[in-house]
Amino acid sequence: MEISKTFHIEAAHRLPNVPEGHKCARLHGHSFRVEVHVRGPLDPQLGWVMDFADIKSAFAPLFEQLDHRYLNEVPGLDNPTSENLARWIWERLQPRLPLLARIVVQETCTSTCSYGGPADA
Ligand SMILES: Nc1nc2c(c(=O)[nH]1)N=C([C@H](O)[C@H](O)COP(=O)(O)OP(=O)(O)OP(=O)(O)O)CN2
Ligand SMILES: [Zn+2]
Repeated sequence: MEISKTFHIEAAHRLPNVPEGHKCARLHGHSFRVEVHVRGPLDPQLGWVMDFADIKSAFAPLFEQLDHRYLNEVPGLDNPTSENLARWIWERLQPRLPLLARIVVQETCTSTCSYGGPADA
């Protein structure tokens, strides 16, 4: 069974490698929506895959590094596209959350990246 927890991150970025004149080369901000998906067996006694609060605790150090930040200054995020942000989150979260199944980064209402780990690269 799969569950997910959603986080809202306010952050600024610019994309340094886009072609000249691309609007995303300019500094701008987003209200990022990040979904952390966890997949595993249902515990018959507790009636859950894992406590939503434990997903929140695992994500908290990453939230602190991302929220209200200029993402380009975060180590490992010099080109903070949705794709790179999803992978950055996965690499740091998976060791603490072995049941991690997917990271979804929604940059705008209409633009989303969904990443299921290295096999999904
Ligand atoms: N594959 C990707 N393409 C783009 C990314 C990205 O991370 N991955 N990022 C951007 C920019 O950050 C931009 O801020 C968001 O792009 P876009 O969806 O084009 O934004 P709009 O709000 O202008 O979208 P509309 O739906 O056209 O209004 C660009 N591309
Ligand atoms: Zn952007």
